[in-house]
Amino acid sequence: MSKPKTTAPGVTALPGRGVGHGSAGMFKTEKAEVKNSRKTIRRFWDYMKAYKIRLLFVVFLVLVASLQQMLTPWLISIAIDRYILPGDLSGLLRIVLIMGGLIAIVAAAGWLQQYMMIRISQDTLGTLRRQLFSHLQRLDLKYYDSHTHGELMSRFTNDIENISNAMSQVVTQFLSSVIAILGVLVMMFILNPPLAFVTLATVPLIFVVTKVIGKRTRESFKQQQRLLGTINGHIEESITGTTIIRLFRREAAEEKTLDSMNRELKHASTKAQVLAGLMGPLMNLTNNIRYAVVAAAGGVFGIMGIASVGTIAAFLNYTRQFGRPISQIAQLYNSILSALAGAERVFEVLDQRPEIFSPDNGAAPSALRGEVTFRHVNFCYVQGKPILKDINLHAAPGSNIALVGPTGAGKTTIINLLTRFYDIGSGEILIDGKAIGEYDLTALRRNLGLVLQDTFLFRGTVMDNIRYGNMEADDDAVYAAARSSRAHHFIRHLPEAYQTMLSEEGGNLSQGQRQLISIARALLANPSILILDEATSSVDSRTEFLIQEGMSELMKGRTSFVIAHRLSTIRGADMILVLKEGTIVERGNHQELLKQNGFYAGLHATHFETELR
Ligand SMILES: Nc1ncnc2c1ncn2[C@@H]1O[C@H](COP(=O)(O)OP(=O)(O)OP(=O)(O)O)[C@@H](O)[C@H]1O
Repeated sequence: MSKPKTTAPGVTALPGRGVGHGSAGMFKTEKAEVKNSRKTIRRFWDYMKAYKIRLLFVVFLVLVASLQQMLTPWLISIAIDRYILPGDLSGLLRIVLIMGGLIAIVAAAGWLQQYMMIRISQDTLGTLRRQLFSHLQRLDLKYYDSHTHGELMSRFTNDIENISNAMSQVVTQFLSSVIAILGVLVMMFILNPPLAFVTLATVPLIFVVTKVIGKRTRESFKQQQRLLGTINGHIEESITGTTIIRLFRREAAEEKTLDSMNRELKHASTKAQVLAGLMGPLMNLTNNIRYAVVAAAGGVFGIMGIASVGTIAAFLNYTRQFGRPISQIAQLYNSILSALAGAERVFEVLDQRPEIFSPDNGAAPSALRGEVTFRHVNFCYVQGKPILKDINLHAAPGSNIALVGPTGAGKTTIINLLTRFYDIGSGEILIDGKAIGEYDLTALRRNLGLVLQDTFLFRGTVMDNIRYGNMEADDDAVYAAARSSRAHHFIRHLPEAYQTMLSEEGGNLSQGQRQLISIARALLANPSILILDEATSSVDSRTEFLIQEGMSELMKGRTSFVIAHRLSTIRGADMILVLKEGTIVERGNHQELLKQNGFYAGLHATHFETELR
């Protein structure tokens, strides 16, 4: 039951694993990765720009907080050379007080910068989440066909969370590290340029380590996020399809699938974490090497008289401090990488352009007459696999069209085109003489009512669910719609009548009851054109009778397309369109079609045999 998992577009293959990756290919991939990362960062900056002033203040606070790191070793060198060695106790006390004051200021600035950064990151992510949500609501159904719900959900959860974690720590820590490195360098050059050069000479070592480990880590993190999305998709599918899984006793098979996905994820995550974990110890190693080099050079310079004891002590301190922010940046690098991977996956969704949208100044009539024409309509879901072939039909306003045909014949697809859930490949669909593409999409859908056999109800009261058809309707209008649709009776007997809370997707109602509610909802919406999908599953005969009555009420005076399964509906239709493998093979009313003694007559004999008896 799992959908084929497609690789998310825009995700680059792992270097070396793609076809034909030579070293030149790898180099290109790496360059493209860096370019991509830069683009992602620039794009993310567009979101943060709105908080420029607050960010500037954070930078100022980080600067203040970095003061201690820059000034303390210098103050210590003054304390040693000017006060401790000459024995000036009051001078020493003064300098200790200054250092104490510095510590207090730094603590306050540190807290404030963190608080502000959390707020900025929450605001930014709120905007991003909002944008992602509204974009997903506009994306074509085609997009949903190739992505599982869980995979899409993981953009809201894992990916946004990764960005959030990074933003709340990375910005301040990265800034303070950069400032600390620059500050320490400036202080070193002021104090003793030759020793400063010695310290600087050890820096390339860090770059080599970061580059080698970082490249591999970035790939592993991306792979981890991708697998997380797939696993979420599988879990979501298993939760939604739990009844079917149990019925077909597929629990063990589903667990096996999860196990194999889990193994893959474990492998990718372990690789990512181990690589990320390597960074810390390797950084420590380079720091210790630098410390030893500076200590040795300092000793030699001391003997040569180029550096005082205080200066050497300050340098050893600075060297330690120099290493800390560099290690910190290396550690942050991992958070930055997973945040970048997350942001890329979010942007990838945002970059999907809907192909179906409202035209500028589209027609927006408040009501339609309901004349529907299909002219030579062709359509395919997947390129090269035609589903509908040369469909022609005409429905006069107020007429009742029944669509019949074997499963997979294309009945639902006709409905999908009329609602513009998908756009036609060629031909035209006209409503009241105008191509559907010329209508404002909202206006078009406002005039279309849909009652499907798999009714979707939202979490909320029965009242809310019916009102979903027309948010402006008052309570009396809701009651009236429920009465006409024959739903009123059963609703009255619910524990809290119209105020009864429906659990997710109306799980606490029977299928028949859910359908009655959706008929009431469609009635309240008062559409000109109706699309009904009769339930194939049997409901009890009383509910079925009510549904029939409700639907008849709903169809009065409206053009209706019914995917019909019941003989009574088919008999009552003005025109029956018989579909077979994407083409209309016969058309006419029930009697005419029976007389033709063709496909319909055969279908009728086998399909409605039991009903006819
Ligand atoms: N989203 C989709 N992507 C790709 N192919 C699809 C999609 N939806 C339907 N199809 C294919 O289009 C064909 C027509 O499907 P459609 O749902 O229109 O049939 P139907 O007549 O409504 O069948 P049923 O009576 O079983 O609901 C089928 O072969 C189906 O596999």
